[in-house]
Amino acid sequence: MAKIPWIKFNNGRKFPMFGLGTWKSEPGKVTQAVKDAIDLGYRHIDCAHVYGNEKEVGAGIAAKIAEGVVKREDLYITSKLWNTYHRGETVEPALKVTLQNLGLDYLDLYLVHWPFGFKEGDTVFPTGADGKIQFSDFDYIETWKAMEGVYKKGLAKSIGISNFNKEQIERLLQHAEVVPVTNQIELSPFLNQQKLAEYCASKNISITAYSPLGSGDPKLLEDPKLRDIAAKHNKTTAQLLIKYPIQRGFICIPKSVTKSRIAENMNIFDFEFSAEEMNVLNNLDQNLRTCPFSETEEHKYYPFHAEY
Ligand SMILES: NC(=O)C1=CN([C@@H]2O[C@H](COP(=O)(O)OP(=O)(O)OC[C@H]3O[C@@H](n4cnc5c(N)ncnc54)[C@H](OP(=O)(O)O)[C@@H]3O)[C@@H](O)[C@H]2O)C=CC1
Ligand SMILES: O=C1CO[C@H](CO)[C@@H](O)[C@@H]1O
Repeated sequence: MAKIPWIKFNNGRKFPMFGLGTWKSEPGKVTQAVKDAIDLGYRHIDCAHVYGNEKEVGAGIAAKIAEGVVKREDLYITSKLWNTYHRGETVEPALKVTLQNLGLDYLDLYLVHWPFGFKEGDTVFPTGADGKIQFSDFDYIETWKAMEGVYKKGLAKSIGISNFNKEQIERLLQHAEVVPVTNQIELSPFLNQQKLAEYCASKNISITAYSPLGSGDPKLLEDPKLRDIAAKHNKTTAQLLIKYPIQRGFICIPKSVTKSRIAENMNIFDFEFSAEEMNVLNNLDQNLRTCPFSETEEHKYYPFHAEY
C-alpha cells in the first residue's frame, strides 16, 4: 500500500497530505466510496455540512471501524462550518450537528468554509424574493473566536479557514489566539496561488488544495501539455494534477466516487517531477477559478476581488 506523506501543522499535530473530497458525492454512492477509499489506504476525508451527505460519509467510516479495518484515531476527518452559522453562539451547535451526522465525537480539523456569512436558519442557501442569496454581516473575527472555543474544548483537534485572502488572514491574525493550521483554497497549475501560498507559509499556515482536477471542468484533465508531462512518468493527467500540489508541500483532496479512480488518484507516490517540469507547470498559471462562487461576489467579505 502506498505510503501517504504527512504534514506537520503549526500546532504540532500531523495530518495526511492526501485525502478524499466529498462535494457532489451523491448520498447513494458516498458510503461505498468512503469504504473503498479506506480499504485502499485513504485515511483523510474532507467533508462539509453544505455537501448534504455527512450522514452517508459517516456510515462508511462507521462500517470500516466496525470491521476492524481502522480505528478512529487512524482517521483524519475534516468538516467545515457553513455560512449560515457565522454568529459566534451558533458555531458549537453547528459543529455538534456535523459530529452527529458523521457519527463522531470529535473532528480532526474544522474549517470556516468562507469568510462571509449568510442569513441564519436551516436553509443553506437562503434566497430572497429577488432570487439572490441573503447575506449576514457577522465579522469572521467573531466566528473565529467561537472556533477557538470548540478547539479548546477538544471538539476539533485543529481549526482552520478556507477561501480567505491575504488581507483577511492578516486581519484574523491580529485578533487570533489560535493560528489557523491551514487555508483550504482552489489550486492547480492553472491557478497556482503562488503569492497566497508564500504569504501563508510566512505565517506557518499550510495550504490545502481543493478542486485539484478542475471540479469537472475539462480544461484541466484534457490539457495536452499536462497530458504530455504526465505520460513521461507513465501517469494520467489526474495523477499529475494531484501530485503537483503535494510536491509543492501542500495537502490535496481529490474527489471521486468511482473505485478505479479512487485507486488511481492515490497512485502518485512513486514518482517526482523534475525541477524543470515543476517550472513548466508553475508557468501555466492563468487564474482559472472553477469555484468562484460568483453569487456571493457582492458580499463585503467576498475574497476573490483582491489579487490574492
Ligand atoms: N473549501 C471549499 O470551498 C471547497 C472544497 N472542496 C473540496 O475539495 C474536493 C475536491 O474538489 P472537487 O471540486 O470535488 O473537484 P475535483 O477537482 O476533485 O474533481 C472531481 C471530479 O473529477 C472526477 N475524477 C476524479 N478522479 C478522476 C480521475 N482519476 N480521472 C478522471 N476524472 C476523475 C470526479 O468524478 P467521479 O466522482 O464521478 O469519479 C469528479 O467529477 C471536494 O470534493 C471538496 O471536498 C471543493 C470545492 C470548494
Ligand atoms: O466547498 C464548496 C462546494 O460547495 C459549496 C456550494 O455548493 C461551495 O460554496 C463550497 O466552496
